[in-house]
Amino acid sequence: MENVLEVQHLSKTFVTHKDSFHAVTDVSFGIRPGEIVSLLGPNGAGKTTIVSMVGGYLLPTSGTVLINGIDRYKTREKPKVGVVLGGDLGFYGRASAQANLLFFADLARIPRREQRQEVQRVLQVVDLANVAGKKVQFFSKGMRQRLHIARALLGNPPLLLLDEPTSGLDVEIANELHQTIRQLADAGVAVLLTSHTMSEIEMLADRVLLFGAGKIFTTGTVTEIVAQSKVHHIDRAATLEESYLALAPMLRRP
Ligand SMILES: Nc1ncnc2c1ncn2[C@@H]1O[C@H](COP(=O)(O)OP(=O)(O)OP(=O)(O)O)[C@@H](O)[C@H]1O
Repeated sequence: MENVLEVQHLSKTFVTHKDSFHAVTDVSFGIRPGEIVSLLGPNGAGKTTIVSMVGGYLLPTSGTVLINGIDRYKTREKPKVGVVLGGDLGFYGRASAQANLLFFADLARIPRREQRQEVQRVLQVVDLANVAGKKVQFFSKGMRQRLHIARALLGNPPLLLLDEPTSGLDVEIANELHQTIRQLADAGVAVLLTSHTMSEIEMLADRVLLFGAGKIFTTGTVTEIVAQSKVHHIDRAATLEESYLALAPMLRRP
């Protein structure tokens, strides 16, 4: 099946008046419909820089980002991508969840007559339909995070970018979100997920891009990454965390 996301030779160099910094260097990968691909790597490796370039917030220095075959930076057409970045901002606390999403539906250029139905649909997907009329200021952190995902789902984008979607959430709420993310992928959405939580990656990622110093160090399923790390125990399989720690020295910037 054709890739929803195709990243080809993507690079980003930040230039200041004094020097230049190669945040991302010649990165290529693809994501198929229904596939969850996880970017894993140390702080400063360049993960958010990649998500920003794919999401359309940061102009690449070179390379191509194709979304369903549309070149994000070479056409006027704006490809649909749902983005969930970390942080607590973005909603108007004194308005209801529904009112907030109607505002974003307008921004997403969803036709007026379809907006109510679309807002209702995305609230159902993230299990917030029963609190649609509640003011966002009374939402818990987990509910807010669900609302962020609902916002990203407006207009049914084929690609979802999730940058640390469960950071700061308790294990139970995080687990509920994992199930939502898996259901979205099962329905055909392609997902790019960055995370520092190994259990989350073990649970969700169909494929891992192990990332260091702005480059893809290696890629594979969790089992393949664990095998590549050569960490062995007599009585059990090594965990992703143990394998990551073994590989981590090779992921640092020189
Ligand atoms: N606007 C900018 N100007 C200069 N350098 C930048 C800019 N944005 C990011 N960088 C640098 O690029 C590198 C990659 O940053 P990025 O945020 O992509 O890393 P990350 O892998 O997402 O890290 P984390 O796990 O901490 O979120 C960092 O060293 C960062 O300091």
